Amino acid sequence: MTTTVALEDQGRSPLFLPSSHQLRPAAACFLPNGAKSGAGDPETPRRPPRSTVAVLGSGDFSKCLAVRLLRCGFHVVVGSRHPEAAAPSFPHVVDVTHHQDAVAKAGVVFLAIRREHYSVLWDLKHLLEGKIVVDVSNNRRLNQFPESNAEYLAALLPDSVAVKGFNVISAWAMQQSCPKDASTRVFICSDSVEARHQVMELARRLHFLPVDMGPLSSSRDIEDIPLQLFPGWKGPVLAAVALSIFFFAYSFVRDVVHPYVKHKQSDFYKIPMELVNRTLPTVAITLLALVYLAGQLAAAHQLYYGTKYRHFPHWLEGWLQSRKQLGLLSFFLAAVHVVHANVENAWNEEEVWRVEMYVSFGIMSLGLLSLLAITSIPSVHSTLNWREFSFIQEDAYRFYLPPGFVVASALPVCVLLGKALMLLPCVARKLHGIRRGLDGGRRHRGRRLEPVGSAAHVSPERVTVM
Ligand SMILES: NC(=O)C1=CN([C@@H]2O[C@H](COP(=O)(O)OP(=O)(O)OC[C@H]3O[C@@H](n4cnc5c(N)ncnc54)[C@H](OP(=O)(O)O)[C@@H]3O)[C@@H](O)[C@H]2O)C=CC1
Ligand SMILES: [Fe+3]
Repeated sequence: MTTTVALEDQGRSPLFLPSSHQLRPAAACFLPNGAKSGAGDPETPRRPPRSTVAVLGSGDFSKCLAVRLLRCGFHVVVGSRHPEAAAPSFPHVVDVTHHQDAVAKAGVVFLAIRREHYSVLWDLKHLLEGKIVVDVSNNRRLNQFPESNAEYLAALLPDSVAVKGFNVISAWAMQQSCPKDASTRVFICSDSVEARHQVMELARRLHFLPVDMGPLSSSRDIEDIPLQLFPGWKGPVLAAVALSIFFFAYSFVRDVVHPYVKHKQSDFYKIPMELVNRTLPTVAITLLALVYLAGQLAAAHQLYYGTKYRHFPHWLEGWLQSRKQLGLLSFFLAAVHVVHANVENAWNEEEVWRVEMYVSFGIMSLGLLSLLAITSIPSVHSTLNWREFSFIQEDAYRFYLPPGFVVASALPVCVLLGKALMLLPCVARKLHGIRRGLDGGRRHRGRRLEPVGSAAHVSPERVTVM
């Protein structure tokens, strides 16, 4: 027995779908708007038939989906409880009618109603037999129901073919004619391979990027996607916060608490600018180091076990996968540091050279970091081949970082050496004084030896009143 499905415009080229869910290949159902079907057949009309898609519900999602379907060459029929009231919200070419009528006219039915209202489908059960029913619903929170909405739908309509998909697309993104990157991916799953492929083909025609997620049991994961808040960012953000707290506390103790305790010097005014500005680049460079450290650990792991086919430990796998987020956080903190550094007056008469060199290297580092950040944007990434991407992400830092590191570490070493050289005469004088004191002590045994610099050693004429 076969069920006649009106997946065509007003009775043209009917599509027969067997009720045993043996669905036709996608190409047969969704002809591109300009494609010719049955070329050479004199009976075939010049203009190819438009596929009819039904959307149940007349809410936001339904309106946006209907507009999108129309733009992409589909004929849309909307099923509503109150078609007269709903019709003005849709373009006039959209057929707004009752549920039964809408379902009867199409082979693919989108359910743009909430799960709580799926009970209306009971009356449509016989009409939906053998048809593809696309569940686009989302929940308000994780694990709201024991089974996924799509699995609930499949149990409700055992004679229809339930497909999960499009739930990750917001109504707003749906009505955009040219959605960008992240908002173009739709995850699709169904127990029927043919139905899955049909809906994937439909998604392609709507200018989305379908991702095949396999059987309907994946629907729970798909329904969880819109409820997750930056799942890949949790670890990197925690790392950044922990590092910030650590470096801030260190600077606070060193530059504020210590001078206060030791000299009763109140440097609390340094907290908002100086301490923050000292913390930001330290955290940024540490995060960047963490990005590359993960790769080095992975290489060490492979060398140790002599194979690249052994799984990395769980923690390293997670670390490797959060490198992009760590890098972007590093870039963000470095950029904030630059703004902060501009506000702060960095001019220091005595250390002009050192400061100028630091600023110069800082600018170059930020430039390189910007390059890394920009190339990690998916749209930019996709324009590069693997060689180009790895050149910018890995090789560039190999060329830049070693000399940069040498100069950056050489500078403080030079400064320290310079200070040490300046201190040398002072130290020599002190040593000389100690030796004289010791000698004097030896010569005048019996008299108490006073430490160098004590009142006994300072001649009265050298004492000045400050
Ligand atoms: N809005 C969004 O951005 C997105 C929504 N979704 C999903 O799409 C579905 C629809 O969302 P949205 O359009 O925002 O929801 P709305 O609440 O705006 O609309 C739902 C529609 O369901 C119908 N309805 C309401 N109550 C009942 C009832 N008791 N029985 C039968 N039908 C009823 C109404 O249509 P009528 O009165 O014509 O019958 C109503 O317009 C939901 O499952 C949602 O999770 C998924 C991704 C994004
Ligand atoms: Fe700096």
